[in-house]
Amino acid sequence: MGSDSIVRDPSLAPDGHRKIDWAAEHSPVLNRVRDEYLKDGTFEGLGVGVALPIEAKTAYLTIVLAEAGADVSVASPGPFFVQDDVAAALAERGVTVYASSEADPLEADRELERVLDRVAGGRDAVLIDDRAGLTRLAHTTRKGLLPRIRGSSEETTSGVAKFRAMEREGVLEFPTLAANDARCKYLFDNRYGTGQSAITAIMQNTNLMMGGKRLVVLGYGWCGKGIARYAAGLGARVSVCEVDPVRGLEAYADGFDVLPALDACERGEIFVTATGSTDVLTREHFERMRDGAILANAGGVDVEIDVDGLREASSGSREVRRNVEEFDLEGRKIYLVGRGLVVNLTAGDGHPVEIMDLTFAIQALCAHHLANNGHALENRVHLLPKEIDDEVARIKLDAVGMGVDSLTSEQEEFLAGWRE
Ligand SMILES: NC(=O)c1ccc[n+]([C@@H]2O[C@H](COP(=O)([O-])OP(=O)(O)OC[C@H]3O[C@@H](n4cnc5c(N)ncnc54)[C@H](O)[C@@H]3O)[C@@H](O)[C@H]2O)c1
Ligand SMILES: N[C@@H](CCSC[C@H]1O[C@@H](n2cnc3c(=O)[nH]cnc32)[C@H](O)[C@@H]1O)C(=O)O
Repeated sequence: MGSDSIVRDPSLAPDGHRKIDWAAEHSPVLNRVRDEYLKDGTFEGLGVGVALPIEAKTAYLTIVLAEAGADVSVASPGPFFVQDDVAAALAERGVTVYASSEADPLEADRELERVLDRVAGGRDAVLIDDRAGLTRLAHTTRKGLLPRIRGSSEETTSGVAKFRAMEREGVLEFPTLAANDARCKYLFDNRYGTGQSAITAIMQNTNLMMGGKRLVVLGYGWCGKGIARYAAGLGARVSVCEVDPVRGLEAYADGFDVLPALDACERGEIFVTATGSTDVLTREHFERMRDGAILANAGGVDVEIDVDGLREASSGSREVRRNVEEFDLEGRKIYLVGRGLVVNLTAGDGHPVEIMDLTFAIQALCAHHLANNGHALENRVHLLPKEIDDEVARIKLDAVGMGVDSLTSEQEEFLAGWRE
């Protein structure tokens, strides 16, 4: 057992090992990155603190970092993102885990603090963060650990927004890499990953058909584009709601209806939020929805759907299927999938392995970059250098038997010049 791990039930480990082995086998990019870049001694004796959903792909990332010499400790941003069998298996593989699906959601910060204490108490550390949870605590309740932290790398769009807010306020005390903003992350994870896994979670948990359904996507960023595309591919009739007119126009050009959310409420049968913002679907929206409307959130914050408002507006609620709650609104039923938290993780198995293989190759290289260069970077939000992003894409293309050309020196000169 990873020393001082806290998991719900260690006897669940065998199932967790099988899931992790499957993820490892289908992660060619992370495996190449491990063999070619991570074993250069950078991680020897370094602490790596990780806040991510505890499932098999996350587990494999942490195992790879531990095998490269790091002392890795991991916790989940909340109990709804914990697979207990994976947590149990991980604890047997040399990673310290603080995670239980039965933990009190209000105590999630305590587990993140344990991670910080373990990795940065007495040695240098880097952080792999989710919605800036570890970083927020390092700047508040664990300030004493700040000098030990070489930097953090952020997984998701909403987290990067928090880091930029800290940078604007001038309070960031170590450098950050916006892993989410690497092209090998958001172009695949946010778009295809969320597209596939959010739609799959809705279909599996409701056991209803996608073909013919009127599905409304709120937010047409990278996640929204993926959701719209996968739903349309399955035959849904997709409408899009946006606040950015250019994104709205993009959705129109992609073949979707674009309309204000209140209007969309009257026609939609399934609603999926993916904005990263608050109060996107509220009581005034629920009041206009048809009987049987299905709601799910695929954004990285838990306030896109006003679940408290839905509860207050309804005369009662009950779980009608696993992960599906039915609300009674004066005879009309509204169904919420996955509690209004990020549906592909709370009511599904997260993104496909091949997607997280790319994302976690980026994260591993972000941690490696921070470990080597964190001291020299300003306390700002940085991008992973483009060459590293390109290298990850090259490795993936190679793994699927494909490849790209290189510019000739004449082409480079032509593109860089202005004289005819
Ligand atoms: N489910 C997942 O696994 C997953 C994966 C990646 C990112 N995310 C999260 O999903 C959210 C979106 O990420 P993204 O990368 O697509 O971000 P993005 O910035 O590319 O897109 C967000 C879009 O939402 C629009 N928007 C904002 N407020 C709106 C409102 N009230 N109504 C309609 N549209 C609105 C914005 O104009 C923007 O186009 C973030 O919270 C991110 O952290 C989730
Ligand atoms: N945990 C956050 C929400 C995360 S947003 C979603 C992020 O989860 C990541 N993600 C999606 N699927 C998986 C998975 O299967 N494993 C680990 N991370 C995932 C993805 O990269 C994305 O940026 C919360 O507190 O609400």
